[in-house]
Amino acid sequence: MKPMLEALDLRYSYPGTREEALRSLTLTIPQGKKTAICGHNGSGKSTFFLHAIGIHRPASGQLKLKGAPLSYRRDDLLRLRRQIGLVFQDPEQQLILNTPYEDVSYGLRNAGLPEDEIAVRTERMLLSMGLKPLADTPLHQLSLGQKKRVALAGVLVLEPELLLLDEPTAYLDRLSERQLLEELDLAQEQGITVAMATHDMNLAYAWADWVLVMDQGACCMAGPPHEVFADEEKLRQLGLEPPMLLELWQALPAAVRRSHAPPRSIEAMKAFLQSGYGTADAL
Ligand SMILES: Nc1ncnc2c1ncn2[C@@H]1O[C@H](COP(=O)(O)OP(=O)(O)OP(=O)(O)O)[C@@H](O)[C@H]1O
Repeated sequence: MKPMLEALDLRYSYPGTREEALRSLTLTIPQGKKTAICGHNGSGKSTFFLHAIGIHRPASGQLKLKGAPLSYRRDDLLRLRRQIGLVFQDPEQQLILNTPYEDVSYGLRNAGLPEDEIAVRTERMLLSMGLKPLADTPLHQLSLGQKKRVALAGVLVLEPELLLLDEPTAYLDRLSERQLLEELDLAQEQGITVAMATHDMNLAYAWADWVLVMDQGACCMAGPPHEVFADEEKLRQLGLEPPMLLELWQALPAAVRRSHAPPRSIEAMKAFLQSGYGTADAL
């Protein structure tokens, strides 16, 4: 696996605090994959993201993007923020203008693109995110799910190589969550590396190709979802619930589970159960 972003032994404390928010954090986000960064409140996920885009600088340790150490020179930081897009947990922190159209075009204008190209790319992005009918609606009239989509559109339109999302599904209903995950899958298919921070183990298990678990500012587990989530004891020690689908799977007799990979969606589980235990992905 080729690394997209690496954190090597990062240490960081917020000004005026004695506790370390990152304690020797070492992790890799692999290129081209969908990575879930799991961990309970305060484990350091957002702090890591703010390091990734150079808003915070580690007291010690290093970040590398595609093998090259991050540089904190002004022009390098501007380039970095074109390569890495961060979608904040709270869209209010991200949306600064009055309408989806204005907000999505803002970053392109900031990047100095010509007005005709800004118009074409903004229109295309609003259309692909289903936001065209809301293009000129004042942002304060949008629902939270719609605002989250605008925030994502404003980042995707800049065509980042790495997309970081902080709790993207928090407060979304099932339909909005599904739409958002489809948009992320599409972004990944187009070659964007996607990483999301989440406390939702069910989501991480169903969605991710690669899972990192953070605790107290360090990364304590890393691997494909079926491996990480199979270590129930460690997850419970960390105060995390194993995914429900995997728990259901473990409750089936071993003879039934033998030679089948655990299903990663409710549909796959249903199909497996209804087929007389034959259609889950064979190992
Ligand atoms: N602005 C800040 N000033 C001081 N301490 C902070 C600040 N932001 C975060 N922290 C502390 O840093 C640690 C890591 O917080 P962080 O927000 O990175 O965790 P998180 O895993 O993203 O949590 P959540 O899941 O709640 O978003 C916590 O102990 C938190 O209290």
